[in-house]
Amino acid sequence: MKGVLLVNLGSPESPTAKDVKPYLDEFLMDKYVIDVPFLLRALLVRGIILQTRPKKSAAAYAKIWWDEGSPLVVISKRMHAKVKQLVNVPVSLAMRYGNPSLLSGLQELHDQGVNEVLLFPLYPQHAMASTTTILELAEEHRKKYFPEMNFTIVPAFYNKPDYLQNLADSIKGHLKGYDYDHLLFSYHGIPERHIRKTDITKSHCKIDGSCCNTPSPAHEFCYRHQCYETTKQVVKLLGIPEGKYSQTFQSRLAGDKWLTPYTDVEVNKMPEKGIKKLAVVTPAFVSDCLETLEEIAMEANHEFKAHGGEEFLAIPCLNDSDAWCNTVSNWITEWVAVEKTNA
Ligand SMILES: C=CC1=C(C)c2cc3[nH]c(cc4nc(cc5[nH]c(cc1n2)c(C)c5CCC(=O)O)C(CCC(=O)O)=C4C)c(C)c3C=C
Ligand SMILES: [Fe+2]
Ligand SMILES: [Fe+2]
Repeated sequence: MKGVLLVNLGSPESPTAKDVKPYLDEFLMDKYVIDVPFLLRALLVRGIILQTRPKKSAAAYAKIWWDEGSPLVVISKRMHAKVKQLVNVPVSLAMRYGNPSLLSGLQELHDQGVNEVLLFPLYPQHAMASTTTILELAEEHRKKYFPEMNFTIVPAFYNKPDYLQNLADSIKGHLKGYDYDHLLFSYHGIPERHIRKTDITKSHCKIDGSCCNTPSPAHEFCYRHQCYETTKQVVKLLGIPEGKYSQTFQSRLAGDKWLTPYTDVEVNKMPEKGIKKLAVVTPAFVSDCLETLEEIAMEANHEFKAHGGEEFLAIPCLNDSDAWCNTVSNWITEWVAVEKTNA
């Protein structure tokens, strides 16, 4: 029997340092997120980062927290509830970190007799820190607890026409009546090293001006290429002229060189370039979360205005919009049909 596991990133249990600390420990001790040898990672994370960050992060989470809980988890649950109504196979929801856990999601499907699982990471672009870690942990659980299960993976959907159309339609709707000077596409950043590690050709990704535009098998797993492609296709659908949009990367941690240009640096420079009315969209996330609601809608908004900007619009993620839930349900239904044909 077939079933689906939708997987998102996850959040702490509450916006307190006490709950943020174990969440960040699980997140940052993941070898696909901070990809250095265990002892160095433990020293970095437990010896340095966790000494101060939980308090700072908890304060940021407190600013965006809803009565029902973390926006990311609440939105994922709403989306899950809608998708469940639209398809005729069991659908469970899990988080890579925190709850509901990946193990509980697989267990829920197993308890309903599911042995053919469509694993659906809710990330448009592939990255080892987001997608690979889900697939590896799911496989670990499968081997240990559910050896009779088979997985089919939903690949990164950064260039799928219906996803792009949903994104373009959503942006268009939010921009209606907002006579913006510039539209910024801000993606979650990753260390440049992650791009080199996921280059299956081991030679293509130079992280320069041209590699991401030159066709290569590396692009199947190149986060940077996939971000550029999402931007390019959405801009095409919306007919936005060159110069009226740009792309940046946000949310870096100190230490490594992360993908550039950095969102905060670029946003702060915009007012002096004549950009007074800014709109920002965050297509690395399908659900609003700390990174969109606090870092962009609050922090970037504040900094933009402090540097002379006048109006700032943070465009919401696709969240549990009917259009996006329909797209997800259609992909699931297509998979169920293909499986039936092959059976
Ligand atoms: C080395 C550190 C990090 C990498 C690499 C990274 C990649 C990455 N993250 C997301 C999605 C999300 N990240 C979120 C929060 C968040 N990310 C990091 C660090 C890395 N992310 C930290 C430390 C945090 C926690 C908050 C903080 O202390 O600043 C979130 C929000 C979660 C929420 O509860 O709202 C998301 C979503 C992707 C897609 C990605 C790789 C592309
Ligand atoms: Fe992150
Ligand atoms: Fe590239």
